[in-house]
Amino acid sequence: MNEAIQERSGRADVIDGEAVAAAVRESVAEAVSRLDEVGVTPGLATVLMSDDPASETYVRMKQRDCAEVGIESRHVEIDTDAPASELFATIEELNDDPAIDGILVQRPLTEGVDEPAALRRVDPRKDVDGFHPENVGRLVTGDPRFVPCTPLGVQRLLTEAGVEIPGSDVVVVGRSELVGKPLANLLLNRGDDADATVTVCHSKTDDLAAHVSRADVVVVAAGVPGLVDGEMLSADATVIDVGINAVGEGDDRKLIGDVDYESASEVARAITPVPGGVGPMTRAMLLKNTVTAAANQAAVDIDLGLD
Ligand SMILES: Nc1nc2c(c(=O)[nH]1)N[C@@H](CN(C=O)c1ccc(C(=O)N[C@@H](CCC(=O)O)C(=O)O)cc1)CN2
Repeated sequence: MNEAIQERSGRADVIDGEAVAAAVRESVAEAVSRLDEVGVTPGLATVLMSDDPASETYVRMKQRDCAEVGIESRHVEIDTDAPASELFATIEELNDDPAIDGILVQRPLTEGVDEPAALRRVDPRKDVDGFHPENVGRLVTGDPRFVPCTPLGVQRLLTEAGVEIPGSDVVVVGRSELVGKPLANLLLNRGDDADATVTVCHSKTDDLAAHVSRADVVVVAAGVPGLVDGEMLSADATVIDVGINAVGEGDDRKLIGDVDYESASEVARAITPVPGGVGPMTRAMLLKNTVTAAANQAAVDIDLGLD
């Protein structure tokens, strides 16, 4: 059995994001060793200007991942009361710092800070999140440099789950800059793990079920718990749930996705769980982008084995 697939849930195979992410981290660690042999140590800076507990958790997890694979990480925290100019100055310092290959500004930023303005200040060669307009443009025009980490993770999960992406009918539910739009472009582009026919649906789409029921692949990234359920899916569908919604309080608090897992797993061919699906892949792809950034900046011409 493919190691990306856990036990079945209902009818569906469960796509194990933790297992695939662990395999990505292993190949990143090997790439870091190869860079070490030529005197290059990749460095990632995380910048947090928010007191959102989930964002604090994600940044901590990213630092832990870096330590595991041998990437140097530096964390900069900016007071939520500070002026935006302090954030912008920090980004510019990191742009100029030769020890830093990748810069990640954790989203969302605290209310009132102009997020697009902050993301535009990141040097596009250090933009391991792929959010700078230059990198967005490169993805859209079929010449990607850094692709946002969640779409990259979704693409890898589909491949590991045995989905033949070329020729697939993919429905993406959600049109965010973070996931929906870059994922649609990534799968639409020409290439081995692309060449899909992509429909992007959103909150104003008429008859969402009609679109979803025709899809071979359904990716839900809408931030609406349970938006897609089993009744909407075809029996051959592969379902990727990008949603991470915290529900309940205290001991009852848990994370659920945008897909109604119970009913969807009775119908679909394969499905990702929440937690343990796309989230770990987002972090793993950040490591991969950071190592690529380090190799690019050091102009190292060796095979990193990262495809
Ligand atoms: N600058 C960025 N900001 C944000 C991004 C991003 O890619 N770049 N994505 C999301 C949040 N995110 C990364 O930062 C992220 C979300 C979830 C996980 C994750 O590992 N989730 C686990 C559960 C973790 C938990 O217990 O809370 C899982 O799903 O299994 C990692 C990263 C928004 N902001």
